[in-house]
Amino acid sequence: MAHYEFQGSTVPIVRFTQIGSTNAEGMARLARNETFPVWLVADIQTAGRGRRGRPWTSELGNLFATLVLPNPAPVANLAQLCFVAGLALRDAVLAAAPQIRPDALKLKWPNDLLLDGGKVAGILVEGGTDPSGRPAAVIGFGVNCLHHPEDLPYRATSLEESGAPTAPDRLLEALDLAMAVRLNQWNAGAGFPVIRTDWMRHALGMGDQVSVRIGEREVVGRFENIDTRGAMMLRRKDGIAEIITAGDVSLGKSD
Ligand SMILES: O=C(O)CCCC[C@@H]1SC[C@@H]2NC(=O)N[C@@H]21
Repeated sequence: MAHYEFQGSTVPIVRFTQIGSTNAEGMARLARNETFPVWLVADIQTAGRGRRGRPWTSELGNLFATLVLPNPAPVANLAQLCFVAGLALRDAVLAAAPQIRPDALKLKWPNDLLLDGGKVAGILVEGGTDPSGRPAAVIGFGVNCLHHPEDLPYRATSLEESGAPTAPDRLLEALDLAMAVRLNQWNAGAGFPVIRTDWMRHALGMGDQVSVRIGEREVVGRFENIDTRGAMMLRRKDGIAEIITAGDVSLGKSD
């Protein structure tokens, strides 16, 4: 059962010139039991956060936007939202920057968007339940429209660097619509098979040998599938299937 009928552009947008983190603001709103979906958008974040406690550099010119979704689906299905959000973000970038070739834009498990192999955007899904125990999600999107950090252990890029200059507001407009389409397609989890198939079609390394770093451990295997909780299924050389719920993926390593 769909918990909402989402309609892009009817979700209110709250704008901040500067804020610590739009995701932190989203979590605070949930803690206050605010019950309506809202977009929180900032020009600058002073404490932008990425996955696994990493900072997210947040300078003027990029997009920092969080969609707060009270009661989007049963708690058991919330992990699927990172695939819904990843597909929507890919759709939105293609709509806002039509000069980008679709095959240059890949999803990287669990929720990065790569353009010509460089990270152009990241998604941070937080939440779980609100103080009353109802399901809730806070979905943060950081998109490198104009700048990208240079000092990362992986290559980052921006839409500008890739020859597709795009204003953050134009991207937000496309993202609002794309999220509505993909959330309705997902239908609180009932439509996850379609989302999963589509996500895998655009995923980096699907069916290939990949390496995943999980803390100090490294697992190498064939990326075969993702499960309904969003975990990655890797087939090791010895035939054993590893189910991985968190880690950093790189391509093309062999054991
Ligand atoms: O580590 C990642 O790749 C995820 C980055 C998510 C960054 C966005 S920017 C808007 C929202 N607010 C935050 O503090 N983080 C997310």
